[in-house]
Amino acid sequence: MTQDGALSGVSPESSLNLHIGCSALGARRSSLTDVTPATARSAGRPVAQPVVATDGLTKDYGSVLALDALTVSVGHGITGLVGANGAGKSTLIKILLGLVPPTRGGARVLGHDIATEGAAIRATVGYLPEHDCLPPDVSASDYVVHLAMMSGLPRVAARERTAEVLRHVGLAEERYRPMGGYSTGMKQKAKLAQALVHDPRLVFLDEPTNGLDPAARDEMLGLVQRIGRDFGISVVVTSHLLGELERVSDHVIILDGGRLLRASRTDDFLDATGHLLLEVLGDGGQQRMIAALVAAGVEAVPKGSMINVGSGAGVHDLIRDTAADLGLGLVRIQIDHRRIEDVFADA
Ligand SMILES: Nc1ncnc2c1ncn2[C@@H]1O[C@H](COP(=O)(O)OP(=O)(O)OP(=O)(O)O)[C@@H](O)[C@H]1O
Repeated sequence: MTQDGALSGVSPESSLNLHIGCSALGARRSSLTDVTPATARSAGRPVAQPVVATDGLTKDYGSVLALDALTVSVGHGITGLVGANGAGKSTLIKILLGLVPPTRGGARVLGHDIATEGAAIRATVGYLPEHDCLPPDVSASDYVVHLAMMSGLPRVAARERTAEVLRHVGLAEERYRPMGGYSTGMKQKAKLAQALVHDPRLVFLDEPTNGLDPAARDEMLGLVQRIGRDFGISVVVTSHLLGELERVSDHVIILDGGRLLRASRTDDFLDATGHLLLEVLGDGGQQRMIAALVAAGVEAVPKGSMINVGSGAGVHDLIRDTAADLGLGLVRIQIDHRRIEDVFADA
């Protein structure tokens, strides 16, 4: 890094491209028009303005229809944007950042129109792109300082803020090493740090768990949760794994072939199915228990090593008595919840 904050070996032009690819461009938040969410009054209760609202958003790349008349609203908190590969998630994010124009329709992000206010959006929104975009011979520290300065922070503040975000994402120790030697998990953390360095109000995280092993994936999901819950930054996070985001997101939007399949609170996806799950201990316990319950007129089928039992009046007593009659140990009875995968499969 040179004295003026430019990365050595990175030309101003490539540096600009790098920033467009890996972060949000533009002035510092403090220099922006105030876009503090207005609280509209509706039926006497304050209603927060959505952080993102799209209206008939359509994008075709020639013969490929990536987004098909998408109308959806995203509130504050953590929103999981899920869908199979090619569902249109990345296209949607790039359009919302004002980097790719839609073919038809429009959208507002934090109150800004994507058609005319792309720079203002990128100044107040952080972006973790899906693909690797990190210069291999630059350290995470120099890289994030550079992008912080491009966002308008003075050098000293940029350094302080960089040290802070790199510590938050767990890259404090490795921050002076060239990123080319980083593991996939470390690279994702560096991309996350640059998305946060300019103190955004909203971040788009495009597949932040891509390529991570289970431990690194859990760590990244924990970071996503902290960003949303502890730092109060609204998060839109994508995944092609439908179940992955259910434990961290407040809302889930499911895209399928560029169309909106469903959008609702995560809890609503996971509503109780009205069934119970039980686990019994004993020789041939699962089959014997199922046979006895079915003989008593209760719906009972295996579910993995557990038994899925239709709920109803007196069923708890019946389960207890049946287990006792058969000499089986009753390990647990719990309410069976749907998973996002189940909802998707039913759609
Ligand atoms: N620049 C482009 N030119 C042509 N087709 C494109 C372009 N970008 C995306 N597509 C196509 O648009 C569709 C949606 O792609 P998009 O990358 O938005 O999906 P996605 O849900 O993010 O999936 P993935 O996680 O695999 O990137 C796909 O069929 C993709 O091949």
